[in-house]
Amino acid sequence: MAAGDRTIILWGATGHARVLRDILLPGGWTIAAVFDNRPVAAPWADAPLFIGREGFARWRRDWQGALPGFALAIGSHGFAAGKLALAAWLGDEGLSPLTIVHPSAVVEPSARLGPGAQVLAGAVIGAEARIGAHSIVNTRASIDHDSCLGDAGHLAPGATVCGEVTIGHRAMLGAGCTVLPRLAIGDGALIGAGAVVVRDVAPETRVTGIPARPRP
Ligand SMILES: CC(=O)SCCNC(=O)CCNC(=O)[C@H](O)C(C)(C)COP(=O)(O)OP(=O)(O)OC[C@H]1O[C@@H](n2cnc3c(N)ncnc32)[C@H](O)[C@@H]1OP(=O)(O)O
Repeated sequence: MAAGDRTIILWGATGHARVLRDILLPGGWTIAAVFDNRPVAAPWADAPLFIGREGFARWRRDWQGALPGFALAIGSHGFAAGKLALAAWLGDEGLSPLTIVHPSAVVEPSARLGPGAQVLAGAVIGAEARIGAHSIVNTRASIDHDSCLGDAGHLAPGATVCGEVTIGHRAMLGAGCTVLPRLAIGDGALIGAGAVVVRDVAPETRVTGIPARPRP
């Protein structure tokens, strides 16, 4: 994890926030506040919840001291573009994204993680692989040598990406899917859970099944 004063805010206050919290607290991080775009319930007693950018403005007015880092606790494919806009805005507000790696994950030395990337429990990032900004490599997902995942991408739990695969920005690969070597998956594509991808996937296309085929 990045150096700093180990204080962070989370944007997103539901399931993925709980996952990140369980990585951050044992690493010595303090969650200063949690934000969500929707009026959800406060997840924890020790971190105040604020709603939307208006809530952020109120928190920012009252916050004293150095600005904390931020992590986006948002896994939804539908909000992938929104994540990038949110990250840019938080950057403009003076906050820096934290790159988070679970202690049980393997990130090979030659792999590169973009700002705000999150690598969760048991995930494996192979040699020379590239993980884009604000992407999630979820529980036990793997992405092998020389492959790349674009910004705000998401490899869901157990997804297997073979070597030399190129995955565009905002793509989501569903739980347990497999992508064969040297294929290209376009921006915004959605690969269904359990699919086996044997051909390139066009941008903004949804595929499912074995072999994976486009579906409405
Ligand atoms: C920690 C975490 O949990 S991270 C989150 C990980 N999430 C995922 O991996 C989810 C990935 N999403 C999927 O696989 C989804 O099922 C999608 C996107 C493929 C389809 O979602 P929806 O459009 O809502 O499909 P819906 O559930 O209505 O099903 C429509 C049809 O597709 C079938 N179907 C749904 N998903 C799949 C799939 N992965 N593979 C094959 N068929 C599927 C359904 O059985 C149904 O068939 P029917 O019309 O013959 O009854």
